[in-house]
Amino acid sequence: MSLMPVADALDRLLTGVEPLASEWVDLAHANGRVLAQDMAATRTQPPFAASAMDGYAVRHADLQGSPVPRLRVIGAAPAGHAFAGTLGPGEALRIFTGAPLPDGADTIVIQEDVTALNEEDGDVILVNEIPRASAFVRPAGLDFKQGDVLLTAGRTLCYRDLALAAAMNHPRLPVRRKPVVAILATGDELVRPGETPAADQIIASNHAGVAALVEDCGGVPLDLGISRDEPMEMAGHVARAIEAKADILVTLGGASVGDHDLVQKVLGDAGMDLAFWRIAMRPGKPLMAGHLGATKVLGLPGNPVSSLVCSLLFLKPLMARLLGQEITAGHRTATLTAALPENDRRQDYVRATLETAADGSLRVTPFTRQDSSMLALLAQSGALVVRPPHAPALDPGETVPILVL
Ligand SMILES: Nc1nc2c(c(=O)[nH]1)N[C@H]1C(S)=C(S)[C@@H](COP(=O)(O)OP(=O)(O)OC[C@H]3O[C@@H](n4cnc5c(N)ncnc54)[C@H](O)[C@@H]3O)O[C@H]1N2
Ligand code: MOO
Repeated sequence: MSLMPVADALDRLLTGVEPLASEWVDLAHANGRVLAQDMAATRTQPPFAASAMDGYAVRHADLQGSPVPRLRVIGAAPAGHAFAGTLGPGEALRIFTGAPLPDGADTIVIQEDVTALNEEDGDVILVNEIPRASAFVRPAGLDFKQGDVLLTAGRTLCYRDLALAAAMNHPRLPVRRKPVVAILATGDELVRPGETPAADQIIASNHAGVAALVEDCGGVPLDLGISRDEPMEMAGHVARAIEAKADILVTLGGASVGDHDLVQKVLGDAGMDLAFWRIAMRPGKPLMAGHLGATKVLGLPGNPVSSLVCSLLFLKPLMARLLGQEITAGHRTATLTAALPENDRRQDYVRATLETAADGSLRVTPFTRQDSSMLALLAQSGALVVRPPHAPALDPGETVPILVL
């Protein structure tokens, strides 16, 4: 039986997949969304030279020549209230953080460094500490200038980006529509979490994990529940995914060769074009992909670790492509702390704990048992050690490629 290499399968999965349409959303609804266009600043920030401190705007030239210069205070400028006049020789302006520097001034003296006096003919200050020229002045455009492209398409917007977008005066942003990912578990042995399984049943776990990953990737999971291993029932669930215009239909289980592994047949009868089935990887060999009209189909293996590792390696990049994001494999390297045997023809993703050594380097320790049903070990894993097909046996201390989980 020929198995497709992982890289070829991913290539085939992503070929021809275009980003989803974009929509404009208010900043209040943009957190975690993926930006669909580059965004340029509509204004310069700050738009004027501004004081960075509460104090006095002065002319630096006036501070030369005397150990304690004395200046006449000619007015005040709180933030939002520019002073209309011009500062002349020997003059200072009371100023507050964020207010525009008046014409003629070039330096701020903080109020802690002056003695303020109310004299009969007006307020004066004695400058006790002479600042350097331009001290505490924020020049216009210090933060950014009009036209600067500060947020680029494909970026997942976070709180910092939203503050920046607001400062750029964008009340709304163009973001990609969220991919809708329908998730259908299959198997007579499955019941939902919280239900009481019969003696020969187990709890369906894959759904919860895949749905969370879909959300992490910026999509909306659509829960199609559990289908019995019965073609008519399964076909009904598949039809619901199509009706819901799901961008992706993920099926869980029933992908292998057993008599009750019906998924491919049901999808085929529904009109699916099969892109590939069976990959040279472990876990995840029976992975299947295709499309049903506009809906991409990913048939994930039922074994819980297989379904999650396949989600990471295939569903995540597929969603990134739909969201117009760059796809990065994200491989790093780490030092093995234990030996690994020679690999066979399947690319192996070996569950391992991950530690950072004192010198900052990463160290991985593979678990001895790698059964693809073991969710507890997956949860304890910090990384997957990537073992290419036919990789030679390795000794402790050798360097391996890893995917950090
Ligand atoms: N003769 C062969 N048998 C198997 C092969 C093979 O090549 N030849 N491949 C094995 C591999 S590798 C995997 S992986 C599994 C995957 O099989 P299926 O995708 O058909 O999955 P099922 O048979 O439906 O289930 C396998 C296993 O996982 C449990 N399961 C299923 N769905 C869920 C769920 N939503 N939550 C939790 N657990 C789930 C199910 O109860 C089974 O224990 O096939 C091997 N067999
Ligand atoms: O390849 Mo199956 O995915 O482990 O156990």
